[in-house]
Amino acid sequence: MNSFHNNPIHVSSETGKLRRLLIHSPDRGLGKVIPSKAQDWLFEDIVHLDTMRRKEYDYYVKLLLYFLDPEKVRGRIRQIDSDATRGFYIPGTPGYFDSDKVVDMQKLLGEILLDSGVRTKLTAAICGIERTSFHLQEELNTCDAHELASVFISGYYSDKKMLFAPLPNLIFMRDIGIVINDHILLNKPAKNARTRETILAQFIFFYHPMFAHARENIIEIPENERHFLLADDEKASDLNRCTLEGGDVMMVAPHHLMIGCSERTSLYAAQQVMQILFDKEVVTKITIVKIPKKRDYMHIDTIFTQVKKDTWVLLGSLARLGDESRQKDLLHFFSPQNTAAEFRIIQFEKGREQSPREIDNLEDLLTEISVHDLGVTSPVQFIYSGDNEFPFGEREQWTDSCNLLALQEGVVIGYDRNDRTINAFRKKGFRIISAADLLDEFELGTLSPDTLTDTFITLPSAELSRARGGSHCMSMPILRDL
Ligand SMILES: NC(=[NH2+])NCCC[C@H](N)C(=O)O
Repeated sequence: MNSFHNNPIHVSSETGKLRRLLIHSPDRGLGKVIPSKAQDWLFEDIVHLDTMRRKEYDYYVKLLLYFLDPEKVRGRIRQIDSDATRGFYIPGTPGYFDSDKVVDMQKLLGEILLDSGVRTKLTAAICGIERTSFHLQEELNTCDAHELASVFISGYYSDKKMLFAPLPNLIFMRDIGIVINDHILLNKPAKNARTRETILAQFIFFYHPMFAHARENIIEIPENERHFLLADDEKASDLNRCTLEGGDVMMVAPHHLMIGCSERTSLYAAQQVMQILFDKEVVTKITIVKIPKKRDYMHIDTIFTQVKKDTWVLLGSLARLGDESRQKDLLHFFSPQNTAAEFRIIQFEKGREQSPREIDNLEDLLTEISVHDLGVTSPVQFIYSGDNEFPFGEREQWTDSCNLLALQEGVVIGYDRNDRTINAFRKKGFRIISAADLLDEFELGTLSPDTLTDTFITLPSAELSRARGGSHCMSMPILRDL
């Protein structure tokens, strides 16, 4: 097992230079989804696994490594690409990149499973929720640790036998938890398809040495006691349900956290988290952004993300300034489903929880963050999904135009298919470059990650976008500069 001492955990910004993160490369389970289960497992369609890996996600990994751990890839891209077995990307295989900056959760899982005590407990937990036979539990206990990690994630034994459902959404690592300053908040998933992910995450954060010094700082949201006694139809209410997913939690400034209340994160859970974080003095300001409970939006990071301290990308129809939003308001004035009306922003300050403040619209909130929390003096810029042109704002939001991952100030990764959004970035002076071209330039030495500014890196996305999450969702930052 790698030694991980002096590995701090700290995230208090969305755009400071990324130093360490958790990811998970698409595994064999994803290639076994059938059409009738795709929606239950929160995918829009079945995906072509080989294309998704080789032509899309592998570029994400190479980019992350070039920025966070260049020694692993510099001068080797051609060689890595020519290996048909993709061993470079598969934890537990000899050629694995094995970085402690870009960390696949499957690798950490394999490492904790080397310990027989942990293996017995986790195998019992997984076999319990998956209702397997006792014999299978005993058999799994004798498996090789890395193979067992792969079984727990993919649901497949040796790529042949299906033991339980796969976890296709584990590629959206952001949702399993979130680092808030030096604390880790674990999720409570809203969807059954994501339950096993939470157990795996719990074991990794509590048992892996990478997080040993942060154990005391792991926050788990307590279940609502009343919940157990409620009739089933009452359980679904937002005020009783206790669910929270990482895509709804955004650490925008050292003292300021945003929590989305959405299809996935309940008001009850948000309230609990607020109380815990204020009591522990982890942050002093929490803004609750309540968005329509709609599959299109699912988490707040599907509606907006930060590009640099003074620049944000967002969906115009839920914002104030967008032309598209005005048009929608007129069109939907008499409609009972005016989604913009379900959008509310309430801000709480520690010590004054009883007198929260309402903020009118998303642009006002984001401007306040840039100016007051981050000290920006330049004008705050908004870039709209689909360049705010009807109906492209919504089309491109659906394929994650607003879900960008900042590798450092102003350098973001986003999907290549969102043409109009990308054009809006171009108009604001951003360099647009494909992941493949950028890697070529890095290899040639004509560009360098350290000196890059205002750049939108496009990631191929035909398959990835069917899974309904973007580069922000696919990352769980562990360490970032301010
Ligand atoms: N942070 C995010 N927006 N995550 C997107 C998750 C997408 C995934 N298919 C789900 O529905 O759960």
